[in-house]
Amino acid sequence: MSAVSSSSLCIHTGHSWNNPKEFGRGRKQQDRKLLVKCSSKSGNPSSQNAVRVGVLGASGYTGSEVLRLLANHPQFGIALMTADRKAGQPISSVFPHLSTRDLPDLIAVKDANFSDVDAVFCCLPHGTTQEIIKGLPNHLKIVDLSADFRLKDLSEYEEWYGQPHRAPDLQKEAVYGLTEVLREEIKNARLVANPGCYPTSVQLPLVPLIKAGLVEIKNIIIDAKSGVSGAGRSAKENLLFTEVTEGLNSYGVTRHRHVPEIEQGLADAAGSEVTVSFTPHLIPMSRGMQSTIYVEMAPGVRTEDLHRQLKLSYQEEEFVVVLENGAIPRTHSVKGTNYCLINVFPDRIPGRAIIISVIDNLVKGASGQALQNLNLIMGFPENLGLHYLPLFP
Ligand SMILES: NC(=O)C1=CN([C@@H]2O[C@H](COP(=O)(O)OP(=O)(O)OC[C@H]3O[C@@H](n4cnc5c(N)ncnc54)[C@H](OP(=O)(O)O)[C@@H]3O)[C@@H](O)[C@H]2O)C=CC1
Ligand SMILES: CC(=O)N[C@@H](CCC(=O)OP(=O)(O)O)C(=O)O
Repeated sequence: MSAVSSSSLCIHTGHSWNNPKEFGRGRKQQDRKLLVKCSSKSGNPSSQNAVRVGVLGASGYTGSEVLRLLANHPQFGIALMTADRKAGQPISSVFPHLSTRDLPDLIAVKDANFSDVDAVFCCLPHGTTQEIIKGLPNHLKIVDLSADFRLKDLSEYEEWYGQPHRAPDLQKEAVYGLTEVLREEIKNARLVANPGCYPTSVQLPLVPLIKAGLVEIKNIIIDAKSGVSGAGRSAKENLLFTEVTEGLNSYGVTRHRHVPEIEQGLADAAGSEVTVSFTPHLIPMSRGMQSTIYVEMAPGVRTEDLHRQLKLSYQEEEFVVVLENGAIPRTHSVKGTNYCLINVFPDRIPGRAIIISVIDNLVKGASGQALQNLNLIMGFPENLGLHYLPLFP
């Protein structure tokens, strides 16, 4: 690679964001070369692999979280960003916290030119997403954060989402993106269905325990709580400050749409049908999620065995941490990070255990796991751009 002058370095690496604004304005191959040179000069050894990324739904919570995470990614540059009502606006007017970064303006999906884009994060509402992904060109790698491609059984999709699936062929192609469980399949996927936040927090602790036959698949009770950002940024009456603050609201009782997604993942682990009791709650904090899971252990199994199995299953994993000595997983301990913290406790009822699992709904529950998955698809280390310590307190 040829040397690069310090002046071009200055122009193109003025921010730690690796992708100059011009990417969104149609400067194609030439910009890629400049990016390569600049990144190389700044000490990144493999930046010739720079990937151009589109963020669909960049004016929402998960979209803006993708933008935040990509600010520290040495290989992914932002080529375009879309919005719906906010199309046409600069990001600084939508998200002032991102105004220190040089990013393309928001455009409508219909105006986006994907010919020079390699991959997209699709951060759009479910239902809408399948129609939009159907219209995207085939060369794109897609990580979809919505629920549209998560359920393998189309009749189940119709039952829980109240409409027939409008892209069944794509649905067949999609790979479920629970990274620690389906890593090898994800590496070869073109379309990844990123898991929901509740299903991530529930499946990470339960899948290894069910696979090892340590917990009974009947009698699984999940009491889950989410910060309000889990519901997205659009205005809804039940999300008003006055409705949410100083209170706890259960919702979707007996019929939340994450039930079939959780049961699908646990059934794959068990090799037979699994039915769970699941109740989500909205809790007055902006981000964070806790699932408290009550299980019956298999005969002769002790809480220590569950703990040992989880330690073993996740010993090589960076982002799933099994705590020791009765330490309590807290949402503060994962805020702003891609970590899932888990611990297991003996229940006072003999034969039962209590598992606590926490994630940041916007990171491991959405945009962080999506980035982990796109890293895998693009052949980069899975943790690239995901080295954050929690914002504590
Ligand atoms: N929030 C969370 O914690 C999690 C969310 N998810 C899923 O990720 C997806 C995005 O969620 P989130 O970021 O919270 O949602 P938001 O409501 O915050 O953002 C939605 C985004 O989609 C755009 N949009 C809305 N309608 C359309 C449309 N018809 N055509 C094109 N773009 C549209 C919005 O643009 P505009 O702002 O201009 O209206 C906005 O950019 C959803 O499917 C959600 O269920 C998954 C895991 C966790
Ligand atoms: C607090 C809150 O409202 N949370 C959302 C789940 C967020 C999520 O994971 O949604 P998707 O399945 O659409 O990706 C809900 O309960 O519907």
